[in-house]
Amino acid sequence: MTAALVSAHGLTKHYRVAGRRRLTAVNDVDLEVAAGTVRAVVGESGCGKSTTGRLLLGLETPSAGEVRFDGRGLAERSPAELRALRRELQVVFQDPYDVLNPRMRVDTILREPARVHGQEGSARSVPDLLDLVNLSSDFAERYPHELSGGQRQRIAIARAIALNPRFVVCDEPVSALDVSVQAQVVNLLRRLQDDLGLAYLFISHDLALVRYLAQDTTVMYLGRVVEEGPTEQLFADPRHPYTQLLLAAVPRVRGERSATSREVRRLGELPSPLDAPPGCVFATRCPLADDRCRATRPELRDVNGHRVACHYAETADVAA
Ligand SMILES: Nc1ncnc2c1ncn2[C@@H]1O[C@H](COP(=O)(O)OP(=O)(O)OP(=O)(O)O)[C@@H](O)[C@H]1O
Repeated sequence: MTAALVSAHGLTKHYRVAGRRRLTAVNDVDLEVAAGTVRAVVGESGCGKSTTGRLLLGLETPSAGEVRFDGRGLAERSPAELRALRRELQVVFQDPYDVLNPRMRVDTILREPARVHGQEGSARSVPDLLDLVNLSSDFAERYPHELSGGQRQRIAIARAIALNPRFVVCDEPVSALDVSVQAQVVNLLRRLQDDLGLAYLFISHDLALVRYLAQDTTVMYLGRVVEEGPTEQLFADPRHPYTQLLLAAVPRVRGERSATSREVRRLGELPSPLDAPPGCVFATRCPLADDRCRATRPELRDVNGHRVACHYAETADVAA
């Protein structure tokens, strides 16, 4: 067993929303990312993936539970320690336009993290960074609007690795890109992960991608973990009805996106996180749900080599 680089324990995040109601975006989540490995987080839009990512990065404070890095809680660290830790924790978002200042040349963009952290001496050089993301050195002179979507995402990735981080949250890093360049950027992320020994939390709707990149996978639904384990195991033998339906929706033809979640959507609307069902969170849409599921929430437990939160995990088979 590799020691966890980043871990969450009982991680919970509430937001106050209109009418002073409490929305629970992330609910009692446990997860670990081992050093140098990739953990995917999958699930429909709104199930709490991005909030989990922000909590792990310390960009938001948990309402309950904690995040540890190198075995030490973020909350136990002094402001100076947290500032130093920021260098180790980076993020790549879906839309690089949001993070690349349009008035800065690539050269300035790539030097920015070192300047902000006072790390000019130890950061990777601009030519080195461009080389790592397979762009020639003349890209240093360009502005973001002079780049294609794929090139912009390469620059955002280069910026994320400028200070030699150990953990990168990749939040839907290729879903805004043309299908034709997605594979190149995914291969780049995979190569960097391998060459630089990075650990990723890889947030994605694309299960084919997850299977290619991630050693471990966490399936979330309405803020909770419903299934979790080694990716190969979980994909070969999904035990939660929700995971079974998600996997049944994986496009069978490369590049075909329209099938995504068709099976799941057929089940009707995702309930609002403002009124999550009292028993199993998936009960309102699950073909197997009965009174027990509606009344009693199933805990995560070991089933066939991974962890599943379903009363009927041993026999569930809804996607056949
Ligand atoms: N700052 C906030 N204030 C209020 N509600 C929020 C806030 N951030 C997230 N939420 C809500 O929390 C829930 C989880 O959102 P989150 O963005 O984490 O989901 P997600 O799975 O990443 O979805 P997506 O794939 O659409 O980004 C959603 O219902 C969302 O509306």
